[in-house]
Amino acid sequence: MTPAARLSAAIDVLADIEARRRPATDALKDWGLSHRFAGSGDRAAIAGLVYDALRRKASAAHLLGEPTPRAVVLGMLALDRGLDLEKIEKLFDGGRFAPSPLTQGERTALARTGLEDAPAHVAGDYPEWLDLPLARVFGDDRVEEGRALAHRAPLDLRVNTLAGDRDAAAAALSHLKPAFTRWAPAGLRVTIGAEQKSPPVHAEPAYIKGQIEIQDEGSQVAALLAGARPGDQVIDLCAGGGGKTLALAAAMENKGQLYATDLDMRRLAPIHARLERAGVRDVQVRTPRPGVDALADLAERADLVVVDAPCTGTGTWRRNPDAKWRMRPGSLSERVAQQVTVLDRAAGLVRPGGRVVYVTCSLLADENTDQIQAFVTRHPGFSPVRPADLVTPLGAAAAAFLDSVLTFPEGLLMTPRRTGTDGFFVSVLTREG
Ligand SMILES: C[S@@+](CC[C@H](N)C(=O)[O-])C[C@H]1O[C@@H](n2cnc3c(N)ncnc32)[C@H](O)[C@@H]1O
Repeated sequence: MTPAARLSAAIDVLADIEARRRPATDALKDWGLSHRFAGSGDRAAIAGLVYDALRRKASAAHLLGEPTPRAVVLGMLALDRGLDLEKIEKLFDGGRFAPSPLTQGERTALARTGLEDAPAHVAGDYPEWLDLPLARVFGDDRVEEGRALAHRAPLDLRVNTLAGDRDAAAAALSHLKPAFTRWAPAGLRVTIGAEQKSPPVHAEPAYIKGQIEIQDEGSQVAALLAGARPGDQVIDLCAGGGGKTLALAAAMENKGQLYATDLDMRRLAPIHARLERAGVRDVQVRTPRPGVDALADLAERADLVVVDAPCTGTGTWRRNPDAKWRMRPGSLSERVAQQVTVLDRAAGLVRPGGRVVYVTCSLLADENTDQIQAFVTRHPGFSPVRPADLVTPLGAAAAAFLDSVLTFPEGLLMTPRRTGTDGFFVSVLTREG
């Protein structure tokens, strides 16, 4: 397919997403099924165009003065890909399979460059109803924070230190040109260009042998800040597919006991194969059963309870740009209620002198600092660790990390703009001894 034909396809997919209010992944899959002639390179490029357009949906529509899929793609090419009017004209030439030529109105709009007159939620590319909640956390910086969340995310890998070191993994993956991550000591970062396909990491021998996992650097750091030590009794209460569990197990060097559970047994299911592949031996998976408390025997026993809480995922908008536009106030209040339930459960599992570590991939105060303030009111025996003390597991990177994150009495917040990671909030709460 020509670059122009790919643009036509991306406009069609965006129109489908809009018309049928469906997730981008579904629309892209359907497009692939009905255009079997398209190669994997074409599909990847079309997906890249669709996701980039979704990332910049509001600002692109503003630039063009209308919210149509075509306008959003045009705006994205100018704002995100930096194409000038001449280059865009060449792509939109009305040729076979190419989008129709630019109108005079589109030419005039594309000749403008800035978004000076745009309101914050448009310039920052996030839903208008989230402007106040984001202003509460970031103040005037919300536009810049939003812009950083509207960029493509890199591919981050965590080297499994139970199976080898970072130098060896980097050498095994040298064809991907990985760089060492800035904060996470076992992290590798692969930068993927706009037209590039994501590398098939799952097919890499290093992955098959359990030497690497796919995990955002922010998630790696959050697991590290939990401070799990060899010999500890640790509960991963919201283990899901086990991303944090694996990182905690590596920190514990296969010594001690890690219990992994989740409300949803289907989410937990992949953990078994992942643990085996990574060579993790100290994890007991407690599969939930209706009407049975899978952790009843562990009341007040854990040194550390990790709550990787269900949340709105506002910190992961780089990776899920269509979720950004689908998010509704109702989903925020639903998540907040779930967080209360899971935090209260964690409080009953930690021993005197132990810790609860609360993590979200959300940027919103309702799910982060407010949630911790409310927890401490309900459980006065717990107090949050100061951010300056919380960062010590990062060793030499701790001071610079502390300078980069947003800090609160209740914890710290990573964001793409500040730390180059997904957005993660981390709070460590110690229980009185
Ligand atoms: C952010 S995800 C966990 C991701 C996982 N820790 C990882 O690193 O891959 C949140 C998880 O919390 C689970 N969850 C929601 N409510 C819960 C509850 N009351 N108790 C335990 N898990 C819960 C969800 O099923 C979901 O898997």
